[in-house]
Amino acid sequence: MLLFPTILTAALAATGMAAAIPSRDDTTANKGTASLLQVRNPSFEFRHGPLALAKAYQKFGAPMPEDLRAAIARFRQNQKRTTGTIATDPEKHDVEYLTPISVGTPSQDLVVDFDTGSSDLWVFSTEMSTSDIKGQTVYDPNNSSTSEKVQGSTWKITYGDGSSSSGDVYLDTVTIGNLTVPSQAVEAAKKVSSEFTDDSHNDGLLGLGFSAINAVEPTPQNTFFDNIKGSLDAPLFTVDLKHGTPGSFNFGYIDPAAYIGNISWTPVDSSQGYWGFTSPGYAVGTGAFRNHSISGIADTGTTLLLLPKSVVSAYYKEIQGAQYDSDQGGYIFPCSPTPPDFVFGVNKGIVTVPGDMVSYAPADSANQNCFGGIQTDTGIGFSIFGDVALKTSFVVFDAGGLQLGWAAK
Ligand SMILES: CNCc1ccc(Oc2cccnc2)o1
Repeated sequence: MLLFPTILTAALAATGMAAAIPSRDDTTANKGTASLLQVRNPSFEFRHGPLALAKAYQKFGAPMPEDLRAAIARFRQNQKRTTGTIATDPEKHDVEYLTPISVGTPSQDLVVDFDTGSSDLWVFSTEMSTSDIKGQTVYDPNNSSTSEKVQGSTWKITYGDGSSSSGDVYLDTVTIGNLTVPSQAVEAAKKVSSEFTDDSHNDGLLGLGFSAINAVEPTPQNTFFDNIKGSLDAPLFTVDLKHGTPGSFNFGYIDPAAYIGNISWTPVDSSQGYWGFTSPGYAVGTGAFRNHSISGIADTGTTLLLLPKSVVSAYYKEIQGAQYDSDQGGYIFPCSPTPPDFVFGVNKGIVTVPGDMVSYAPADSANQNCFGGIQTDTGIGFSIFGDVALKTSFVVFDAGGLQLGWAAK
């Protein structure tokens, strides 16, 4: 009676139950019969209903009904998962990192600032006054057969450094590496502040913050990451910025070759639309760790590491000759000797900003004093773990687990 148990097994398997065919010696009924003991199969992973049904049809070579075949095709299509990677290049002094994107059909290639501290993809465009353009590549929606104006929509943004931009909105295809969002909101600039005009290699920003703070009115738009994340192997991206050399943004996977040791995970507070987290404290050089909650955001679009005044003054107190220079609006210190490392906690782990990365840039022509890469977060309302902090680490921005992972590299 091989067929009987097999069919029943297949049917039960489809429901997540497995039938145990008892061995000869534990049948309870009379000779020649068998009682099937049903046990739940602990290793049975839930399978999509149509898939399980299709399995039974396939098992017996029965032709699959059209509706079932179509359901399987749709399911498999959605199962398609992908990953992506793109190189990102530092500008002088690592002031920002520029990353190539392609917009429109035929593709228009621009380089933009991937900014985890904001959530708008905006680009220099043909809608700007030429006096606001100094060397940037501009997006021309009229030169893209796939652009569609989002009628009535506009945007305006002011960033933490006081720079600003505004304009209107198109939907168009956007490709980063091998990842394409066919209908991505591309915010075309009509006006930009002088900081952007003077930032001649930067053609715009690509926000990697949470879409809740997208600035498009009346209908906020999704970020590129929010649009692509459902197609990724995992809903995450990783940031691997480096000092003075190309790094990378990876989408959908964690590259084990990109970091050393363990990843320290910490929960993200996305309530303000940022990748917010709280560091448990800090240390200066080889000094003792000081418990001191520091709440801030991981922000690739901010150059420096901006921390509470008490922490910053405790750090610079350890550097002979360090002082706050009101002319420059920040702490400066003798470029030599190398200042002490700055260490901050991430959950039970630590991140070390090497002393030679704390010296951000010469503060005077004689290169005697250096402008600090660590400055205060006064007036912002939270700390900003910008490029000075991020470039020391391999950082995972995990939207699935709503957590940040920091690892040494
Ligand atoms: C350098 N100023 C122009 C500029 C480049 C990137 C941004 O945008 C910012 C600034 C501060 C924080 N996050 C994003 O402004």
